Amino acid sequence: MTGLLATKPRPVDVPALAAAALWQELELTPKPGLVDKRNNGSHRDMDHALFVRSITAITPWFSRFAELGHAHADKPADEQLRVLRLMGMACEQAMYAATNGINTHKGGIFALGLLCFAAGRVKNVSSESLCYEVSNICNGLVSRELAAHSGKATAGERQFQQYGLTGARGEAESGFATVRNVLTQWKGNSLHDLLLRLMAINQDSNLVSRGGIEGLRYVQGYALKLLANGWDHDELIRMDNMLVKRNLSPGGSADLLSVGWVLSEIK
Ligand SMILES: CC(C)(COP(=O)(O)OP(=O)(O)OC[C@H]1O[C@@H](n2cnc3c(N)ncnc32)[C@H](O[C@H]2O[C@H](COP(=O)(O)OP(=O)(O)OP(=O)(O)O)[C@@H](O)[C@H]2O)[C@@H]1O)[C@@H](O)C(=O)NCCC(=O)NCCS
Ligand SMILES: Nc1ncnc2[nH]cnc12
Repeated sequence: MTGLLATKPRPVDVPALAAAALWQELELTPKPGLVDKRNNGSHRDMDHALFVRSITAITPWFSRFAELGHAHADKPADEQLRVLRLMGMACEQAMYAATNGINTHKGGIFALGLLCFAAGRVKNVSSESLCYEVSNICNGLVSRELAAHSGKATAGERQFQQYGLTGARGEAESGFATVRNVLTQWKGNSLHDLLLRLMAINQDSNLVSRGGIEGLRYVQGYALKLLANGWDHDELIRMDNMLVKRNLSPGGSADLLSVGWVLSEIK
């Protein structure tokens, strides 16, 4: 016997993990303020069926992001966002076509698209190498797009001017620092626990655009209280009712839940 054949580790399929993460996020129930199997959260224009159509439309793009990243792997990271953005906006259009113009996953496409593109560029895929590559790709994004914003401002751009919040752009430019911070505490036991930990610290632009800075602080405080005192299914239902009453939806944290799960699966 010449000894065991050296088995090369199978390459990590980040596009498949990204799609699985979106399905897992949607199915997680209950999810305070968010669309799940139980209700539509704080959304009059979105339901579970719409999210199914959205994820189905987005999924084929994840491998395209990775292929694009691989095709440009020899070029400097901080010159790639303009290349990726064109495909990202095409993916957004596919989402809008599937959802009759409703924004279900704009932030999810941005974050997971960056991870898939980065996976095509790096030699060895790890959660560290992907996050580092994403921060290199997004280098200067906040100052370029938020500090010097021009034209019609999105929620994210308005909030930077008002509160200095950097939203999805800042999270990506930091290499998903909020997610990495939470993952150091997370025991990998429960997606509800991961979501609450994200809601407790994420500066979610959705909450601010819906409920002002008070809305953000309300949700952060509520999540912190559950984490400190313990929670169960009924507590999550109560939190869902309170957020729906206030029209609050932590959509950004829902996206970061998907990012966090992908990174935890890669290790
Ligand atoms: C860079 C973009 C994200 C620009 O978009 P924008 O200027 O809008 O940036 P933000 O406002 O910061 O965030 C956009 C979405 O990102 C999610 N998000 C929010 N806060 C955070 C955060 N702190 N960290 C990470 N992600 C965050 C959130 O997305 C989710 O919520 C949306 C659904 O909720 P809803 O309340 O319904 O949202 P609305 O429809 O806006 O409200 P209503 O009208 O219903 O009341 C959904 O998008 C979820 O994903 C924020 O909404 C980027 O979009 C961009 O420039 N894209 C172009 C393509 C591109 O660059 N692609 C590159 C990679 S492929
Ligand atoms: N399940 C969900 N409900 C509402 N907004 C979201 N954004 C991402 N996932 C979401």
